[in-house]
Amino acid sequence: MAEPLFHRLVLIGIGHIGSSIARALHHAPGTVERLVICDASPAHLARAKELELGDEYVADPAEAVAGADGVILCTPVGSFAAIAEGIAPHLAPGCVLSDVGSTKQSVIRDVGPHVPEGVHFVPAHPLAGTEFSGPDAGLADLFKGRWCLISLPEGADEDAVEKIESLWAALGARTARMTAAHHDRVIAIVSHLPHLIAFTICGTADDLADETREEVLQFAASGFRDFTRIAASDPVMWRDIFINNKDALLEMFARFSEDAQSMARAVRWGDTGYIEDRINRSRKIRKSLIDIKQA
Ligand SMILES: NC(=O)C1=CN([C@@H]2O[C@H](COP(=O)(O)OP(=O)(O)OC[C@H]3O[C@@H](n4cnc5c(N)ncnc54)[C@H](O)[C@@H]3O)[C@@H](O)[C@H]2O)C=CC1
Ligand SMILES: O=C(O)C(=O)Cc1ccc(O)cc1
Repeated sequence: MAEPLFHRLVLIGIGHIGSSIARALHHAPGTVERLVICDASPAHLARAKELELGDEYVADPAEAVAGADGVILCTPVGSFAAIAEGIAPHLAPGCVLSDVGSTKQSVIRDVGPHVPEGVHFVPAHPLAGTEFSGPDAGLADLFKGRWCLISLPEGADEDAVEKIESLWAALGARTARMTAAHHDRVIAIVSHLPHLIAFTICGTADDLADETREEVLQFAASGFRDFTRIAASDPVMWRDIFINNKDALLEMFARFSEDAQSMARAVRWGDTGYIEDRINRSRKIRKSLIDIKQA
């Protein structure tokens, strides 16, 4: 039997993404010898145990990481600095420390300074998920055919990077390497801005006069309904993402606002050519996503 990629892999945070990794690992036997689950919420830890997601359940992160050769942070990005500081003295030399956070410059900024000599830091971000959270929301096939982006800090250890790439391949994902700055700009437009717009449009609808609001709910079987799915996402997770990708998100928002103003102007002046052209471009993007099976 081939050597496992990790002898003792610790998932800190057993919510939607952590529990999806655990479930996917059950379908990739031999990848990890011993899966250790750690979570600050006693209820989530107990639920993970009930679901038999791992081999060990440990509340204290320092205790969980002792003797581990792999640790993945699967908590909201705003919690990373404190977790990294707490576990740093307990990480064994040679351990690979990774994460699944949706922002990458902030993760390198917050975790990087705590990484001890001899521990290899490999930040990663799987581009897969849903609006659900918690250990019950995990899906074994969540990462199948999806991308996982790897954003390397300076001086990253090539063997450690390849280990994380192999782990994601075992979970069914394709990997690509990208600088953290580029990652944050790309993800700001494809993920963070759409969520900002969804949260905003739901708020705007909710602010309408009472009788209109009722009609919004009653007749939502149109475009609005699609926005409400991503708008149902976890507030702490998204608060942390917005704050930790502030610059790229605000840049993309400024561009979006300008374009939305142009569209509104075209509507005001009856510029049908502009309106049709914008919609045709959008349809092409949708078709391309379907063609490359990322819709
Ligand atoms: N939800 C999604 O679709 C995706 C999320 N991500 C990233 O994955 C990470 C986790 O997101 P989800 O799994 O969706 O969140 P979640 O809310 O489902 O799970 C987070 C888990 O972390 C635990 N936790 C929170 N603070 C903690 C701490 N200080 N110490 C230990 N445990 C703690 C919570 O109790 C919870 O079980 C985030 O950084 C997010 O940006 C990445 C890709 C997709
Ligand atoms: O539910 C959806 O459509 C998502 O967009 C899930 C998601 C959320 C955060 C990420 O960093 C990546 C994917």
